[in-house]
Amino acid sequence: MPKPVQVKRLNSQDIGFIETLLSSLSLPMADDEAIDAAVVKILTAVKAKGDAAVLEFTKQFDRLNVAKVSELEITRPELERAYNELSAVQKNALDVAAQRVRAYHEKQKIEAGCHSWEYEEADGTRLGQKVTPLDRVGIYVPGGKAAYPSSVLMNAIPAKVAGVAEVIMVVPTPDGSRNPLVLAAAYLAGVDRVFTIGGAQAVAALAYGTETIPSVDKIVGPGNAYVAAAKRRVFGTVGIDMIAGPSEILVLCDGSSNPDWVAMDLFSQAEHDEQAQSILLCPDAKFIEQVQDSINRLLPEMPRAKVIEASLTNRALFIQVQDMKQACEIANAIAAEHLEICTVDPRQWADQIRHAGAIFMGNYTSESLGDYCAGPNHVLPTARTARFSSPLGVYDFIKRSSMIEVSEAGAQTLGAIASTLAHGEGLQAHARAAEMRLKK
Ligand SMILES: NC(=O)c1ccc[n+]([C@@H]2O[C@H](COP(=O)([O-])OP(=O)(O)OC[C@H]3O[C@@H](n4cnc5c(N)ncnc54)[C@H](O)[C@@H]3O)[C@@H](O)[C@H]2O)c1
Ligand SMILES: N[C@H](CO)Cc1c[nH]c[nH+]1
Ligand SMILES: [Zn+2]
Repeated sequence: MPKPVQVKRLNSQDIGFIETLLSSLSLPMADDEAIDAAVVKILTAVKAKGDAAVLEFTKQFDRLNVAKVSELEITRPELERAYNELSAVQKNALDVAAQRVRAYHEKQKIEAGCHSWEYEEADGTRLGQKVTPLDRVGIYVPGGKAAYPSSVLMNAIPAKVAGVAEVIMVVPTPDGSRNPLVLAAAYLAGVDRVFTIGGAQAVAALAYGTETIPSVDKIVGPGNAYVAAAKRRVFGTVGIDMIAGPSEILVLCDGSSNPDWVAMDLFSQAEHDEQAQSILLCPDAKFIEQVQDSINRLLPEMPRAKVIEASLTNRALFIQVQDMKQACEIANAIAAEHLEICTVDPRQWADQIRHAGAIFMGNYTSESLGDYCAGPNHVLPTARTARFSSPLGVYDFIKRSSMIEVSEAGAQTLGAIASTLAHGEGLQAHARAAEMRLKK
């Protein structure tokens, strides 16, 4: 029986409220430093020793002891078998989720500027942008504390919609236990190769390559604090999508929702990780009290009560605000991964939100629908990075090249300008290259 949880309370009227809030949003510095130090050791070892280090860390952290990395690869026929062996209900759920995620990302490909374009000037000079998919990407699918077939779909489908030729998936399988839905999802999403490795060692293997695991051009996908720290460290050697760490939910309520629904939505992210963060912003003190009561009534029913209890005790916040307008301002400062607006007329408040990974509007839009099957991507920026980054999308799997074709007439006008500016910079070869093409 879990003990009652008392969620930490803040009031926007408290002296030093913003400072207290911001410090409650970040993980303790000491934790970050210890994790980063451990990750540096792992990255260095994998870079130097390749497969041997991957085997050693997989044994140490996932209790999976094999002689060769090739034994950690799951072949396409094995993935297909897992898909075929699913129950009809599971197969249908996975199929429908995959279709919806694909449809959303196909739409994104059209709407989000993921295509090449070109225009021609009056003198015949042509300028444009060529869009090319990445050749090979690595997708990290978390697997330490829970299995995430939905994350397989969310990572692999946009990559394939973008046209990535080769998708290499890594997923830890603690104690060697393989989740059939994860394998089936990899089959359905068209993943090319799967290795059962995780943590910083998987990120290192994808970034540097080993004897068995090919290096990739970019690594995407969420993970725990070790995975996030490793991605930050290998950025530059490979591209990364974002830092998507422990899950977060921010619920904005005007007091008109069902407190049990709100409590369960807070649990839904808390159950991911002891470091996940759930926050409620509400102007109604009575409603906050009701949610607190719902939490303690519902918690004992939850199979993952221990993780939820730790997450709520360590990281959850109930913030009483003056009014909904102030709630929106505070929500912008928090820049949460998931923002639920559980109010009457949620769109009036959504209009005031600038920073959030995903915005869920109305009492029927539980965040968990977005996690599985609404269609938009569930890999979202965490730890306030929604101030400057976006959900994982098709645009993460393409890159752009500028296209320039100057006509003979265009070379006369541009040549004169370039020559003047190049002389101004003291770069004579640049100037001469432009001048040589000028008609005498
Ligand atoms: N943002 C998103 O889209 C999204 C989606 C799903 C899950 N998540 C988050 O992903 C995370 C998944 O975490 P997880 O732990 O279940 O799986 P994970 O796969 O991210 O991490 C497991 C790995 O962590 C490494 N590890 C664990 N303890 C270690 C230690 N002491 N030293 C070095 N390495 C260690 C191990 O190598 C292990 O294989 C959760 O925080 C969850 O909230 C985020
Ligand atoms: N909420 C997670 C993203 O933070 C995604 C997920 C997958 N499965 C369940 N939830
Ligand atoms: Zn979730």
